[in-house]
Amino acid sequence: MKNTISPLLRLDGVTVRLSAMEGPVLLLEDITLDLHQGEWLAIVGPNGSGKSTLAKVIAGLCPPTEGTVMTDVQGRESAFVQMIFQNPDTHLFGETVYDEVCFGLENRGIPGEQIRERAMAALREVGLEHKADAAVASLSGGQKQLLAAAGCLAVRPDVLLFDEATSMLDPLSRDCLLHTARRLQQSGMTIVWITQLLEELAYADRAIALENGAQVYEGSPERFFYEGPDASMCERLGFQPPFTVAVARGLLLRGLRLEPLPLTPEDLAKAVSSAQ
Ligand SMILES: Nc1ncnc2c1ncn2[C@@H]1O[C@H](COP(=O)(O)OP(=O)(O)OP(=O)(O)O)[C@@H](O)[C@H]1O
Repeated sequence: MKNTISPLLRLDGVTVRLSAMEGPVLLLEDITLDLHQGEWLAIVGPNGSGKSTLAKVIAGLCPPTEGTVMTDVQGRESAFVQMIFQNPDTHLFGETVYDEVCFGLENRGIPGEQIRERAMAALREVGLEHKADAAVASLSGGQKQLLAAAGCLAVRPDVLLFDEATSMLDPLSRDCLLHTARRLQQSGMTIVWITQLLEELAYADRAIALENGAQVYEGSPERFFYEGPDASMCERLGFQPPFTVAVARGLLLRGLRLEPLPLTPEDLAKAVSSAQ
């Protein structure tokens, strides 16, 4: 997404080093990155490439060893980022669905008279209003992730950051979480989406890729999958392209013109039906 206004968050030359038993470890190296209000930024990379560390830097949970993190949110020193993690069971504490959302609101000192309205509005946003009185333990994995998102939303963050939040979900629950995040983005929320499931890049305005702590790609998802004479960035990182992309690349090699370059089966069907 082309954006000329100043970014919500700017990382400039961010490096993170740790001293471990076996000596110093470089977790991130010289990352420069803007995050704009209302965009969907995807972060991809192999295991151990630094995605979660970058998430923590964005969320203000890991101060850089070198470089700076700046925000443009008026009157505040840092952007307010809420994170949804891989395993919902590690970060849900409430007895009921409603309690869970109230928990975060109470923790942030929201006045009692606003809590019910804000909690119910957040549950409505993720489609869990009808489950307000259900026990958290009775929810499916996908519903738990939606609940985690509601808890984050209720406290009105600047950014919602999903750190491999779909990796333990079945395809239906995954779609549901992705569609919810898309709806939130369409209403102005800024989304950071970390994933190893590359089909999910279809939702992103922009993607960055990490390898060994360094940023090796920044650009559109289409370019990530399709650019490069022999191998795309996706393949250079050792990932299998999504099935749709693999089929489309095969068709392109056979001389079919596909426009726009497809990221989803629906896009592929449309591109093929109008191809010459
Ligand atoms: N506390 C720590 N001490 C030592 N090394 C660490 C520590 N935390 C992370 N690392 C190392 O830093 C690197 C980046 O870790 P990080 O969790 O950010 O990667 P990731 O891309 O999120 O990985 P994954 O996809 O497996 O979740 C890894 O090699 C990891 O082993």
